[in-house]
Amino acid sequence: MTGDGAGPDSDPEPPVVLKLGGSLITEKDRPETIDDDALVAACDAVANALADGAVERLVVVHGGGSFGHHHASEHGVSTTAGTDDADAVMDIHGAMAALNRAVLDRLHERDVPAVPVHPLSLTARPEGADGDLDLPISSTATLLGEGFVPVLHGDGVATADAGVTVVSGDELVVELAVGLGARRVGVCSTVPGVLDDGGEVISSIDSFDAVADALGASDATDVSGGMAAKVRELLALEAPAHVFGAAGLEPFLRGEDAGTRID
Ligand SMILES: Nc1ncnc2c1ncn2[C@@H]1O[C@H](COP(=O)(O)OP(=O)(O)OP(=O)(O)O)[C@@H](O)[C@H]1O
Ligand SMILES: C=C(C)CCOP(=O)(O)O
Repeated sequence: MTGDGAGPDSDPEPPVVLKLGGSLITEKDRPETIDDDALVAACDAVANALADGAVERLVVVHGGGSFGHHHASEHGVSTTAGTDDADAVMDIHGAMAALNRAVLDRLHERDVPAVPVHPLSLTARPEGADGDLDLPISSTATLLGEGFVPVLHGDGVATADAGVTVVSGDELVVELAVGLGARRVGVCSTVPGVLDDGGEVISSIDSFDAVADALGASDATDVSGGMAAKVRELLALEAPAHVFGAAGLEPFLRGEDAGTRID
């Protein structure tokens, strides 16, 4: 494959990194249940944006929803608490791989050249659960250059002195955006944006403290921190990030503002 057609003298366009939230593509309160209507609509939007050239290079990350979070919670595993039980790791990773397969299938049905990148096989926290994530970028970058759409997902991650902990899709989004020099970052969830105390969408956020009181965890089973963790992660980025709901996906992919802008 020859990538997106960029010649040797022209730099390829920086990629867009898009997270499809687990609360969007699954029914988060029902273990291992996909919200197929929502997944299909999201995959349609992605396929259309690639087909009409609104986005040239795209990395997709999806969250855990009722797949990863359910199993992680049952085994007492989170982004900070690990396990040394291989069965627990397989439950969590196996559920995420199954959800990843479903996302890939839906993208393939729309002729999107999506391929999986499984973080458990790639990432580590070499300094322990409180340490930085090591995510080698070369596999994803090379797949992108060859014209694929890499699809990563929240997963287990090898963690020094803790066994395997959880790496959230939000954390992966940030690492990918930095490592790939992303143009824009989008996080599509069930909420239309980050909501203030009155339930209204906050149009833009540039400081955690200014919105901290409104930010909570997820309403559903969630081992990675919900909206508060999301905003904290995205504020660390140089690229503009947007948090939006299903209705914001198409506008975001067209390059428009959607939901809450975080920068
Ligand atoms: N101020 C807020 N604005 C919007 N959502 C909030 C806020 N505070 C808490 N939340 C919760 O955060 C949830 C979204 O975070 P969550 O991590 O569940 O989404 P996701 O990324 O789609 O899912 P996953 O983590 O499974 O990928 C919302 O459903 C809501 O319950
Ligand atoms: C719970 C697991 C394994 C993945 C968590 O990823 P997230 O839903 O993006 O926070």
